[in-house]
Amino acid sequence: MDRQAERGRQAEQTEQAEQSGQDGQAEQAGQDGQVERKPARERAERRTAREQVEQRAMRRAVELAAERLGLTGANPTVGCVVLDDRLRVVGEGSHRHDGEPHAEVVALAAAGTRARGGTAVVTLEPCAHTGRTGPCTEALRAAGVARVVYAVADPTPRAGGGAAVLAAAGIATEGGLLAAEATRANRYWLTNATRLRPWVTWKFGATLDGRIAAADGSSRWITSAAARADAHLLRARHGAVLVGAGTVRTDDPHLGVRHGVAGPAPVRVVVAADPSRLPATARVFDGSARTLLAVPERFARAAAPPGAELLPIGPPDSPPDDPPAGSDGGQVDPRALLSALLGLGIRSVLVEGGPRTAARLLAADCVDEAVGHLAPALLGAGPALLGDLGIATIGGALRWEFRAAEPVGPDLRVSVVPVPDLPVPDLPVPDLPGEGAPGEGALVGAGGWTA
Ligand SMILES: NC(=O)C1=CN([C@@H]2O[C@H](COP(=O)(O)OP(=O)(O)OC[C@H]3O[C@@H](n4cnc5c(N)ncnc54)[C@H](OP(=O)(O)O)[C@@H]3O)[C@@H](O)[C@H]2O)C=CC1
Ligand SMILES: Nc1c(N[C@@H]2O[C@H](COP(=O)(O)O)[C@@H](O)[C@H]2O)[nH]c(=O)[nH]c1=O
Repeated sequence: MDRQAERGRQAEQTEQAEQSGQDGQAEQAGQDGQVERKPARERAERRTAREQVEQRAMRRAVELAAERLGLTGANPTVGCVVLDDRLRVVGEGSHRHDGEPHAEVVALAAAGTRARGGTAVVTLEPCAHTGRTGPCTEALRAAGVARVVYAVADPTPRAGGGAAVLAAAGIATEGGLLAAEATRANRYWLTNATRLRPWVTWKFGATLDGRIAAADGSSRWITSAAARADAHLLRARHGAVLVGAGTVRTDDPHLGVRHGVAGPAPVRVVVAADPSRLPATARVFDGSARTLLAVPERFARAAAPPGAELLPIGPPDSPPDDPPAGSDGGQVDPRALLSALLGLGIRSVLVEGGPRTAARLLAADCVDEAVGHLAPALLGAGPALLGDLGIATIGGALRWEFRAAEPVGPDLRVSVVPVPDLPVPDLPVPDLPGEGAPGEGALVGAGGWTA
């Protein structure tokens, strides 16, 4: 579906709905000979002013959601701003963690009675189900909200369909405002729901000539303290930090959150083709955080080093005790690994190398974003930041898109995403305005998802 055309259609329908309400009044008054129809220009100006306020409110709601990325447990990151009937901001809030009130409920509580007749602007279609908390559609109705503007349709069968429920309750409902921004703010949960795996960020620190260590293996430090603090912030916002056995052997990393960054310690995941080649004294096995040692299925009965749990990974969709011959080949299948991690409640993974581990994940199309800290340093020799992807000719290059590039201390932080990026959930298909009932102009969302 053409998103822009669809949005135009929704705006047109909203206008029709407004017109039918206002003009109805004007015509009634006109019969008494007192009021004339409002000029079209005035209506258009009011609509534009309202759109601008709603867009500003949605930007704020996206900001509120993004602040909680990686911190909401099993739940999505959602932000909400409530406007009163004169479009003034009277409440805002975000969802903090699963089990706690949803963003709409937080923002409505802040707004109190000022929400009556107002607009709720929210980054995700309000839920219509009772989980650990009640349905947001009911909270919005009870607060007397007249209009709901949301960014992204909820793709989950359990909680989706809220827009239709709101519309049935006579609340004008519109979806799709700043959908790309809201999708990004909620990227972990949307990836979990639609790709059935954790969101994966690959992070590296490299010299300008793309080396991640010197020829003698030394690599502390390529990047500045500012860039390393940024890397620790990334760690604190991911459920797990993943490295290959080679990095454990060469660098003996700790993989905890330090550098003055506050936040939960991520699970440490080490991928190894043969666990016996890892030193039991490695710092990742120090017990300071949960450590999973992901190994091929045939090592399922091997002894894990103290401080680590073995995570045997079979080939995808095959019984663990009966892998098809040759399919595990001493390798850990990246998709099966990610699916196992999601099964353990890990919703996002920060891959911190090294080059061979990153290459395997990339080759399996399992990386959603790369964040590189590039130091203005040159080595001329030493391992390259990425291992072999099996690409022999320039036409085969993986061509991604820069999302951002900004200085971090003396270094440059680049963020790159595959093309296409995580798709924005499709705009809901609105019902045509009905007849007679209040709220008949409501735009109803069924909530779809395009790949
Ligand atoms: N500057 C930076 O940002 C970083 C730099 N580095 C540097 O990288 C270098 C290490 O590179 P490299 O050895 O490639 O490191 P890796 O961490 O990629 O280790 C590769 C090893 O990990 C295991 N492994 C990875 N994926 C799989 C899989 N899917 N299935 C089975 N086993 C898997 C294998 O272990 P096995 O050995 O058991 O076969 C493989 O040999 C070091 O010099 C280090 O300093 C590393 C990380 C970040
Ligand atoms: N050398 C290098 C990085 N190396 C990465 O950091 C890991 C060390 O983590 P820790 O032991 O917790 O400090 C190391 O194994 C590798 O994954 N990172 C960077 O941001 N910049 C750098 O210059």
